[in-house]
Amino acid sequence: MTNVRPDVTPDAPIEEQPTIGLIGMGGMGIMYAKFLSEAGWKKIVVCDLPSKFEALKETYANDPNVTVMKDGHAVSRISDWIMYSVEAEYIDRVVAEYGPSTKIGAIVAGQTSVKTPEKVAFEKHLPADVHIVSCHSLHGPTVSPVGQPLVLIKHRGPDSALRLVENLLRPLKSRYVYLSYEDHDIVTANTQAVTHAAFLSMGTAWASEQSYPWEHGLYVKGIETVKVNIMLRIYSNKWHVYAGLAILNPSARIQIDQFSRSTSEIFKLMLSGDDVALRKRIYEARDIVFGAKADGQKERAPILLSEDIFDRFSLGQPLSNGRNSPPSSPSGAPPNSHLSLLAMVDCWARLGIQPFVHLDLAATPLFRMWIGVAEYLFRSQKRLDSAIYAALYDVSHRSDDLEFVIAAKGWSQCISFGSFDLYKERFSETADFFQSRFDDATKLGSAMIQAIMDSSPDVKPPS
Ligand SMILES: NC(=O)C1=CN([C@@H]2O[C@H](COP(=O)(O)OP(=O)(O)OC[C@H]3O[C@@H](n4cnc5c(N)ncnc54)[C@H](OP(=O)(O)O)[C@@H]3O)[C@@H](O)[C@H]2O)C=CC1
Ligand SMILES: O=C(O)C(=O)Cc1ccc(O)cc1
Repeated sequence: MTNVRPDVTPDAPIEEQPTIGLIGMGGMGIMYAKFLSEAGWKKIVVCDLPSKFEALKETYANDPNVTVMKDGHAVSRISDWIMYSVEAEYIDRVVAEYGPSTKIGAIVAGQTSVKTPEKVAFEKHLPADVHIVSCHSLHGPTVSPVGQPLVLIKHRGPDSALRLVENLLRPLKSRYVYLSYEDHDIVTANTQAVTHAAFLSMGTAWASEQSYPWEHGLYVKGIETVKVNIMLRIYSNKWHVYAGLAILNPSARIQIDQFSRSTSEIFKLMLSGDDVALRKRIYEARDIVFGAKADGQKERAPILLSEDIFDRFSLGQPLSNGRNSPPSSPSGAPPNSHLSLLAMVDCWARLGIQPFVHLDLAATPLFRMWIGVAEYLFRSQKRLDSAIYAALYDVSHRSDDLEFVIAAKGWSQCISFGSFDLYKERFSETADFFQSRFDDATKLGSAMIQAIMDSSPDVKPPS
């Protein structure tokens, strides 16, 4: 073990402080450097690809706590704790290159969103005399880490190594969640795989229609706002983040495939106008997912009390003249089948996934919001029946729904092929269509996430 005291704090004299190494200075590496430096850790050494050395040096020219190194060898040789924050697709190659330079007794972590390949890479390429205590912040780099779950995985090493990591990362003020490598991938598949598939499919569907629907008075109120803002948020993030966790997490693939099946099957029931079968299927899914409480689960307050909270974060304006809309619709927009939500809950039910079990453990902000929206729809008989009625008898959203079915199938097939290039092409084509709307959406999306966090009694920073 490194000779740094596990209970060291940022106000310790510099010679007693650990050297913190960050390999990969993209969104997540930058966020960690910022919080750790601001807290007073004084020996932070960072690198990205050697080609970015000069630019990175300029970025940190005024931060005395951060030293930029040429490559991962230079970082690994001197650091007591090292975090690889690179693309999951490249983790094997990068650890193979720099891993052998790791200082004796150091602790190594990865920030990758999918841990199966990270574990293999660490076991294969790290020297036997270094420890493995990995991590994963369950939020993107533009969300405040305060109060968010931060997974810690003590895979190889003594308890004191875990204690040191807890102390190093304390400035993030995140909530530690202790998991094994294996449980991490199961839990994150359950929370992220279908959530992302739903939003990716919405984006592809709208891009296929060459439409920004919120600019035409649609998807501008309540839970419809969530669909637009989160879709834009996902497409403005790095494609490889979603590709990695969908393609390399074995549980994720199964779920994305079922999501696409659920979408198609529900859509066929809609087309055939089979009221009895559709209602039976949706009610059964509701009862499985939202009905019985799992063993030991407490009675929970709903995540979302009212959807009005979202109106402040709308990117568009409701129609004022009620064009294409029934008089009963408060937003002036036609009622929606909410096919994405019906399919998500149906998918969870068919796979026996209990999403609420993961909520308090390891929910990302997007998952928390999206499951909150699903709960809001499914726990109200009136709202659910109105979605089923719209699905069967109101054709205003049919063309959107058709595009959604095709998009969900396309994403599922793409992920099953396991091709990062294909994923990148699909993702980038849609992202290009929405590019001009990202700036506004990022600001509104972050504010919307913060508002939901602030209104959630169970999401508070640790004391
Ligand atoms: N963004 C998010 O929302 C979250 C991401 N994560 C995970 O964190 C990791 C990093 O994600 P994020 O920061 O968003 O991605 P970025 O693409 O922003 O950052 C990754 C950085 O690592 C660099 N890199 C690649 N190879 C090397 C190398 N050999 N040596 C040094 N640097 C290298 C990349 O360079 P280049 O671009 O040139 O390849 C890039 O600058 C991923 O595994 C992701 O899944 C975890 C939580 C949230
Ligand atoms: O909240 C989400 O699902 C996001 O999209 C942000 C995100 C992406 C990757 C992660 O590993 C963790 C969080």
